[in-house]
Amino acid sequence: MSSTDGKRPRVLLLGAIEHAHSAWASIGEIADILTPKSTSRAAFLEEAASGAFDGCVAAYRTFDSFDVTGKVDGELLGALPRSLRFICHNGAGYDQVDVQACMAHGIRVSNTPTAVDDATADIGIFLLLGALRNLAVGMAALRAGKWRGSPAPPLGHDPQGKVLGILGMGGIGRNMAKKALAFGMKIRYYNRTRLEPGVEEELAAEYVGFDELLAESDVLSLNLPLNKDTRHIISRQEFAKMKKGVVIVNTARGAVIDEAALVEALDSGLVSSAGLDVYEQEPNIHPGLISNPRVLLVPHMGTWTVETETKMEEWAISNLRMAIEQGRLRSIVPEQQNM
Ligand SMILES: O=C(O)C(=O)CO
Repeated sequence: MSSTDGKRPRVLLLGAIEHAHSAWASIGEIADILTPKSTSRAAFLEEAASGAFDGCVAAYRTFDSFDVTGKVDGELLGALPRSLRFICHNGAGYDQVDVQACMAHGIRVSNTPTAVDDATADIGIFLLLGALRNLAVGMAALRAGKWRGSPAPPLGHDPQGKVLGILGMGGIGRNMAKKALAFGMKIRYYNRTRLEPGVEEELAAEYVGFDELLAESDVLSLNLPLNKDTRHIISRQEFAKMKKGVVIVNTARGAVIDEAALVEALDSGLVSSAGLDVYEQEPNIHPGLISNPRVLLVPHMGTWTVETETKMEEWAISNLRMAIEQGRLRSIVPEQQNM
């Protein structure tokens, strides 16, 4: 999408490039890069309305740019220039971007699928094992100078032979299944669409109904995107259908679980332990999770590795490059497949 008036195309950088510096430098060779001065949403809206970003055809955005711009919604899009045609999000989950509002403005959105799969599933397995083994209890006691603590943490459980229920069988869910198989777990899953028979066979994954998944899982792993249909997909009535002593693992988005309901289920002993990487109101965490030693907490570090963060940036930049040069995206979000 090179400019027709002979000027170089303009792109907007929302957030920072931390790793893929040479890929980003190559964008500088084909486009002028604009960066906002604002540090709050109100200031950003004003800056955009003043025409500071006029002519931009595409924006690259990071998860952390939310701290400045807030959600990419109708209000924000209304302030951005009408020339904007593409938003290239760095991340697999794109719940910070209102895709419907983007469609109403004729803007196409991309994310970074597959780049995150290994690292996110790795942290999922870490949380699964850590929660099964009550590691958070022992680790906190040790740091407090009390060795294993008194009383010692309850004995944990082995993953071998346990049922891992995977809710959401996209790239991360499938990766998690593959890794959990190596620990001898039995894989059940629920997903809007069933996997191809060959893939099911390869993962030894049994497709079950949603309620069956809740009722039969020893460990329930949340691996689905957050959207209006999945917000609080696990709440009080779903916890009530689970096995007593179930372990919950969430590396997806905090709000797929009703956090207050999770705290109640932990307090009542219905949920024996949980391993969490994501929270409803990041960076604020429900006090009932912080104070519960049976919850293994990680501060949204699912993709926090040099290799994966680099891969994600490179992927998002490749979308931006394609948007500038070809007027299309490498990985448009599923809702816009036909746009
Ligand atoms: O890719 C994502 O959506 C993430 O949350 C990265 O941790």
